[in-house]
Amino acid sequence: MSTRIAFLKGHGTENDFVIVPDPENTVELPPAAVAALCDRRAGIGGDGLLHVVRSAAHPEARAMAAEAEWFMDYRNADGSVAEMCGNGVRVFARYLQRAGYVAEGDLAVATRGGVKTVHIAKSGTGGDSAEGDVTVGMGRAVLPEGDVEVSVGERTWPARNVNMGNPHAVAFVDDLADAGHLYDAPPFRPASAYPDGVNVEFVVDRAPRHVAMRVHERGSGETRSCGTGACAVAVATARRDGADPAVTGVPATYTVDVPGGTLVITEHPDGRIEMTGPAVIVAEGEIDTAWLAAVTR
Ligand SMILES: N[C@@H](CCC[C@H](N)C(=O)O)C(=O)O
Repeated sequence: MSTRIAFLKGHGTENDFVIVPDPENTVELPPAAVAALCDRRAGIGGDGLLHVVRSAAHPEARAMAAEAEWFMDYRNADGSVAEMCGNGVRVFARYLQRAGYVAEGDLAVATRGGVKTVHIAKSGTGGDSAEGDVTVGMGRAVLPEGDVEVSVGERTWPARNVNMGNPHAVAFVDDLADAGHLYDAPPFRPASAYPDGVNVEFVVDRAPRHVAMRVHERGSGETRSCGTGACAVAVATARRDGADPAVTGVPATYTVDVPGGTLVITEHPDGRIEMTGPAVIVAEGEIDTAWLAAVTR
């Protein structure tokens, strides 16, 4: 007999996600099921999947339950897990708001990258797909020492290694088109810099404190936005510009254009990084479990 699992679809600057609400963690989502759901032709389609679970009900989040009621069990489109997703956590918060679990204002969300603070701005229009921005406290960036290079085809660029809970390589290029089609994950060197793979950002300047980027995401391919990637880009650009808030004592705010929109990133003198951008729910429906069982068999 076929039963149904509720899902929603949402995006943040066109980084799009299948959302599976499962407060008590009863839905089995092996990697093949996630990949089938994220498939853009044979499934629902998404850059990743947001499994919405109460922290107390998930073994990876139980220790965070006192701080954050909800756990973002984030999966990439290929079914792999990731520590953190900056666009995803905004969309996750928007779902909680729409479902009536939280109101506008502040909440905490548990992720594999630790507890993140989220602020849902008052919506301009209200309603189910609540417009308005969501701000996330993304934690602090770690910048491992050592030279890194990334390549696309015959071209190679030096890159900055930035860890936002998940790994990033940020390369400044002359033109975003230089990165070509980005069908495949850009090779990087040395292998030891990213033992678990990497998200690669290509960046150009637009104006002072205003950049544009493209990204190839680990586990998802080229996407139209990456929130952790935009933070990594803002930090790498600030260091390149000699604007380290820890040194200057002044917050550094960067506008980061991505193919799917714009994110605003502020790094504070104590290292805290805040990211603000939209989060939209666009649809909801039901997954046929007979189909899911068949495609994951
Ligand atoms: N799109 C996300 C990042 C998702 C995880 C990433 N692909 C990884 O494997 O680290 C974002 O908005 O941050």
